[in-house]
Amino acid sequence: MSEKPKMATRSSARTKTTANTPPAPTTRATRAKATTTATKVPTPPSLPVPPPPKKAAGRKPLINCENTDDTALPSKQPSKSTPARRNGKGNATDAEREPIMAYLRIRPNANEDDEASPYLTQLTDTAVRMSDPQDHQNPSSRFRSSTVSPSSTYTFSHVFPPNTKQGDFFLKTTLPLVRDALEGQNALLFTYGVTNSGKTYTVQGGSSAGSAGILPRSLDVIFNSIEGLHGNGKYRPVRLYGVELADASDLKPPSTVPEPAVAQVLGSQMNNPASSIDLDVDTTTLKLDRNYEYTIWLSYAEVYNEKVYDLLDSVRNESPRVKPSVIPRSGTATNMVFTRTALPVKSSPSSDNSESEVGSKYISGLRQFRVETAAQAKELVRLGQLHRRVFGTLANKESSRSHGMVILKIMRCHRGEKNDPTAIQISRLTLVDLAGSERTKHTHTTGDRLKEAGNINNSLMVLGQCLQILRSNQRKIAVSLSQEGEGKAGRMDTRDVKQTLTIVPFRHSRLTEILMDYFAGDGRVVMIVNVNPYDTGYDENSHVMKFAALAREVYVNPTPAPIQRAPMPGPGKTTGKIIKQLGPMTLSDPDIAPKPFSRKVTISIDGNKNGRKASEATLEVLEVPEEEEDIGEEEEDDDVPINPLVDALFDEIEYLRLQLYESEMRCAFVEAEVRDEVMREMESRMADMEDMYTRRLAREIEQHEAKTDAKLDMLQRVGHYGSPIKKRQLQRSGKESSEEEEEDDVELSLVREESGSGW
Ligand SMILES: Nc1ncnc2c1ncn2[C@@H]1O[C@H](COP(=O)(O)OP(=O)(O)OP(=O)(O)O)[C@@H](O)[C@H]1O
Repeated sequence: MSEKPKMATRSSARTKTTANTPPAPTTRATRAKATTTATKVPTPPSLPVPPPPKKAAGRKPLINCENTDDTALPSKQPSKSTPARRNGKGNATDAEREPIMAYLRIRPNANEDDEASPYLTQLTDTAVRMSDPQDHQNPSSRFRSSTVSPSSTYTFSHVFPPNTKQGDFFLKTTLPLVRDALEGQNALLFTYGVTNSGKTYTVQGGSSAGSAGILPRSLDVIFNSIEGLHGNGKYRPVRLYGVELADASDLKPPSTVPEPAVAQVLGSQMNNPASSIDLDVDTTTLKLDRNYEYTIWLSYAEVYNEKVYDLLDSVRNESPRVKPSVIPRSGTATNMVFTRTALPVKSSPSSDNSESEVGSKYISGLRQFRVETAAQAKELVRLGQLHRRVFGTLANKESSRSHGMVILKIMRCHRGEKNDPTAIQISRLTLVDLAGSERTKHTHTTGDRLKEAGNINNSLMVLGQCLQILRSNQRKIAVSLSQEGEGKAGRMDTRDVKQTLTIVPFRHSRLTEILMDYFAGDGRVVMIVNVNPYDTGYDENSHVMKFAALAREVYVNPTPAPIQRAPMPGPGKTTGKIIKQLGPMTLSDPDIAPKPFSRKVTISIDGNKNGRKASEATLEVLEVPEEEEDIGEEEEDDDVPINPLVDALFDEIEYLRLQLYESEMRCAFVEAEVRDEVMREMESRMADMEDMYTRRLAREIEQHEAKTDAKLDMLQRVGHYGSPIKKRQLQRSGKESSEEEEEDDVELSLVREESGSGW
């Protein structure tokens, strides 16, 4: 077991922080902790860290090509059937590291009668080509407002065509992760794509038979596989890796009946979801070691506007005027106030996981329920979805603007050691349905909606930045290791290279803070890219594709989850204590207490259903920010004294970073608008010019025709005068000279016609 590296000082963190990253929503109270965390992050956990006494022992030459600086890195398919071996220090060896798997799923065309052709063509099982539809519609156009390349080829771990069945998709993408989780490995799966591309369909599924998504199927497989292997539930997981004694409340089955307030807001929508729960049961069963017992815990969280909420917490209607149980009669108006409290994200104490080298984070106060059947778990998920829909309805009727994550904790213990809490292994399977990745400009958002879209994009942008920095750090180390292996002169010591690594900005968004454990710690990561090629969002989908290409070059460490070896908390500490219940803020100083965010919407309830008149409800959502992280307990071991000047400078840095970020965002918007404006202007001028030339052409054609007619007239006349009979008559009459005069007249009239002016 490796010794935990000593915490870095604040100054070292400061020098490494990059300026071009978006600002962190950190507060004075959390900053000190965050900086110490950040210094630990850049050390890629998957690379062996040499123990101090044997200096050269940890520095091994690169034995495979996974980490080379070659951009065409081979896509290594991990062995899913065998759990990764450990190198004796809690880290996977270099050979065991693997890239993030990225799967592309192409959505079928919703409108089958629509003959629109998709702008994405599948080339092989792993490659697609995307061509800008603008270029197809107007191939001669030289003007493109977009900076995105008109045609590109992208490769994935696998491409799933539109007709892929949900069951097949699950088998190839998610089943290996479920197996990993049951064998003690952490696993993360997230869906990424623009709105309406099929992310929720992929995770949750549809309502028809056979359309269950990867989440209900994962639950089915887990419970099919642990049939007869259920643990006694004596212990429950706490924080990321800790365990504590369970109490009586954990044994009670959770209530999955939605509150009347939820029914009131959702109305008829309440009946739509989960109709497939009973219809669709995946019968796949994994063969497990029957010497182990398992208990499964489920949580459901939502990251919305950079705040984390518990979707399994009850939705509280705190309207003073209306009783929550009273459903308004048709045609009446009502007022409701929904309150929910954001949860803080805290650092996992090192005692929980002495092998972890990164400052892992967990959502403090997130409820977790012990589930014993797949149906029970699905009911809980359904409840969480209803809550998500309630707040989603209040926020945005069209699309889910939050990141939803279902966290399954699997506690595994050998039957022979089931009463030993230090022998329990906890692994996590996290399934994330990310919000749409489209940019604000295209969603015509303003005000609060803009802030919300900014936050969605901020967290996705930070996720992209984290992946980018992880990749570049991994490359730096790989290059150093390969030089070391070749014994090149003038090379940098690997430990010095580690000093130059860039801080990965996980703490710059709530989403990445929560997921950092998978990227920088351990666990297998799968990314599902959803794309709807019939949509007009070519640019957005190009960004999605680039993001996937980046993710595929990041290597993660699929090490088995550590076995909990921390001492159990003693009596009077946290043993048997109920996990913190949500409650209103109690910070006494109103100046430092975070301000609740409130927004009002008017929605129609039961609108025009069965001829009934719609009732209107004014709903106010009160989102109470989380309590600031209590630095007392965890900062006690941080021996860095807090200097007021340093603190003030940190404040200044935060402020400047915020300004920089805002101005960059503004610049990006202005640039996009200017591009659009220039293009529109150009197009309108081109249209004017086209119009002018068309008119001129028409006039010239007219003139030409007139001229030709005149010529023909003249020629006819000339022909008449020039006929042999006439000539003979003229000769006879001695009027030869007058004929010449006549021809001169014709020529003269032609010249007049040609000049078009007349005399
Ligand atoms: N593979 C598929 N087969 C059939 N229908 C699909 C498929 N993927 C998506 N759909 C349908 O497309 C619509 C939009 O899908 P979905 O809600 O999953 O998109 P989304 O990406 O989650 O959007 P948002 O970001 O707004 O939540 C839904 O009606 C869904 O049923």
